Amino acid sequence: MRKIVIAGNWKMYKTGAESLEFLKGFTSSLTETPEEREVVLCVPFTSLAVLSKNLHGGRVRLGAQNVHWQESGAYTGEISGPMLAELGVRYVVIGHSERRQYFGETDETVNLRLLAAQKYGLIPILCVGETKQQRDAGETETHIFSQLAQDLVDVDQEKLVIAYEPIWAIGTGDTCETKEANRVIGLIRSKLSNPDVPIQYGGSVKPENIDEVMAQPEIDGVLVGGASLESASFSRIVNYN
Ligand SMILES: O=C(CO)COP(=O)(O)O
Repeated sequence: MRKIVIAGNWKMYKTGAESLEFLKGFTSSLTETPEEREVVLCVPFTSLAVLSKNLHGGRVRLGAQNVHWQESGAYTGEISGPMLAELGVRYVVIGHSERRQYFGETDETVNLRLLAAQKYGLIPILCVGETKQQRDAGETETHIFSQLAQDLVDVDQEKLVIAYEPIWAIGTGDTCETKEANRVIGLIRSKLSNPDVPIQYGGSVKPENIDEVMAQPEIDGVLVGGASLESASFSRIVNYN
């Protein structure tokens, strides 16, 4: 049985105080959430520190949005696996398209970060996906297969989540057709040595489309940006039908 992982990616939103405010509203809604659904909040580093002290062993798992491959060192602005593990962080988003686009993340550094995450007991959420230009040129599959081949070298597929995030569907309101997302995710699965790796869909997921997304047989969860910032909308998403 593949695990269901519903994760919010807060990106660079919310101060510590705002994160606590969110948590107040959100935790009460989790009482209805089926046990087998893993609920993760991937938040800014400062909010990790605040939330880790306030979860009190509840349902919410913490996730970071980046991790460096060294244990420590002169890497200004980076964060290491042991620093995250100390806060009880369980997941880490790696290779998000915004990191690849704005911060020079390459498949080589994505691979190093995946290996480091696993070394320190964190479960990586590896993001892959194509641009609009690649999709229009019929290069969706070759691009994603190339990302997977490079990113997953020596990675343990027993401790991994993958998120398929078509870049053109991120923050645009332009959701990928659910059947098409299901098809691409099936193709991703065909390239894995472990068919039980949970594969999420990400890109303009919201309360209005979550039921349809999760009804697709290949889709094992979602990685949610904008709609995870409000406790009411993220609650509706984790409690999908
Ligand atoms: O990038 C995303 C999650 O990582 C998706 O963002 P949106 O849900 O805001 O489109």
